Amino acid sequence: MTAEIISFGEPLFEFNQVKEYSGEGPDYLSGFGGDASNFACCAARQGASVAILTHLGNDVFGNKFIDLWEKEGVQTHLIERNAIAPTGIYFISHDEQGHHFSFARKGSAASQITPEQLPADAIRAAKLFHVTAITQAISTSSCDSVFKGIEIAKEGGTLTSFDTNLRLKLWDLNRARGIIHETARLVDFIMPSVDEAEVLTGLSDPDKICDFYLNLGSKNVILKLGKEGAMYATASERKRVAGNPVEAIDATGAGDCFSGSFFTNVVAGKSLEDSLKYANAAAALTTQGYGAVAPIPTRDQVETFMKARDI
Ligand SMILES: O=C(O)C(=O)C[C@H](O)[C@H](O)COP(=O)(O)O
Repeated sequence: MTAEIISFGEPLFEFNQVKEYSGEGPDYLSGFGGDASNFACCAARQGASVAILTHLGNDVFGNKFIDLWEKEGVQTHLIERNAIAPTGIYFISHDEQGHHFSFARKGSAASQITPEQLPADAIRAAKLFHVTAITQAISTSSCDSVFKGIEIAKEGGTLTSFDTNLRLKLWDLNRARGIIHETARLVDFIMPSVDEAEVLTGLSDPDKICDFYLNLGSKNVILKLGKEGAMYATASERKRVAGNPVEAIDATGAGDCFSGSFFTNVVAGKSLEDSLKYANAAAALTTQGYGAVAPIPTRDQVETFMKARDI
């Protein structure tokens, strides 16, 4: 089995608060999260050939993820089960400021992966190896595995993409900044949001942020500008693409939906600009329901939305 895209990281079984705590329940809706899994599910719904690379606990949540990925068409041959360590879980709460995450993932199966366990042949055979800063934050061996995976990918001519997903509940800012900057030197694509980039670089002007990462060594910078849309920058060109205003119900997973749909299109040979327009539309649509995975649109839904808005 071969996959064109490999998404490396930790799935998290999700409990999403859907009403105020009353003590009388039900307050939470169960679902699926974790950036690497969200990315893979999104890519599969857009038609990509994609595998998830992770370790799961030998528990009910791990089983549920296998069922999910099989249903979604995400390849599962790169998964290992850990007999002792559990699958991670997280809780989402909502308030006027947006959505907030509480994690229960310390010592999880995925956090115990080591560089020696990486499937080097599969990484070399893929077209794109996707990693995120959350995978670097969850443990030092997982962080080492991200760097090793990037090295293997580069040797094999596999493109590398890096979502800077900044979670300061998982690591402190100095360590995050050092490791994310170091990763930026190595990758073909870096994908921060403007808010994360501001915290990481101290810069707020989108063009200056793009210059910063290009100067570090990233070949392509894909900068998410929230409601303003997104932009891309390479050494020779840059362009902004407008956002698609919608009334959001839950923005959880919108960033992962953006990256999964963007890279599906890039791997299929679409231009950066067209890939960005598509990703913006998919990300807007995924905010229309609760949870990180359930509301991810299919390719047909994205294309219908784009046609209706003349995108
Ligand atoms: O992956 C993790 O560790 C998480 O934090 C869980 C979340 O499912 C996603 O990361 C959602 O991320 P956004 O797309 O930025 O809303």
